[in-house]
Amino acid sequence: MIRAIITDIEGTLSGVAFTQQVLLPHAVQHLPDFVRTHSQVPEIKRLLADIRAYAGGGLDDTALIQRMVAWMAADQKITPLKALQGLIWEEGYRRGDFQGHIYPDAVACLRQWHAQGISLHIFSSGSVRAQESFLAHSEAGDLRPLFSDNFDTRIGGKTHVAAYKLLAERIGHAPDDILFLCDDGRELDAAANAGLHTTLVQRHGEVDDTGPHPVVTDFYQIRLMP
Ligand SMILES: CSCCC(=O)C(=O)COP(=O)(O)O
Ligand SMILES: [Mg+2]
Repeated sequence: MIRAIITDIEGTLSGVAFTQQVLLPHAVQHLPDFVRTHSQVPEIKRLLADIRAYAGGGLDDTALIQRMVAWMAADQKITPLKALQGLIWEEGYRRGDFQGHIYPDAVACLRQWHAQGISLHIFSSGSVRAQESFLAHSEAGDLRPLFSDNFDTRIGGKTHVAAYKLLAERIGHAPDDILFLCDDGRELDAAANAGLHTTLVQRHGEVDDTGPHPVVTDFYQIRLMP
């Protein structure tokens, strides 16, 4: 029986276009100013040091910013870079520059599952801070009360089986009681190999249901009984 649901954000709860056309361009535009004005804030100083080390060291601020812009343009999921993006987006959400895009079918089902007593969790490459501001400023209002826990790639890579085993431990349910919803087959494979139930959320394109995961095109089609 499914007692907990873990969901991805981009491509699952929210359109890929929102990340590609709103969030990433916003981060690219505001990154240079953000780094200049916050580089002595301890949290940001640490993140910049981690990103510089990831780049192999030896980059001054200007070169590092250029490298980060290139990584963002390629939507690279580098943990400290995602954390930095999350902080830039937080300011954008607060200013009202944009709201988090979320599919209405996802909102309706999340509300229903929450009312049924199923615990809801997020596992996304977006940092926990980015997830929280996305939920707080979503087009459907503040959705944070629906979720018990949020996790990002500090717990492990999304294609790594160990990350899902740890997630199950952290949320306190057996893997067999958990359903993972995601738009990425490799991430679902890792979750299935950890013993979780899985469903591929394929919002666009031809539905390919020849793979190992049940496929849906919206949340209304999700079946909780295997
Ligand atoms: C609210 S997180 C913004 C989207 C993002 O930056 C991201 O990396 C989402 O990746 P996901 O793992 O949710 O597909
Ligand atoms: Mg995704």
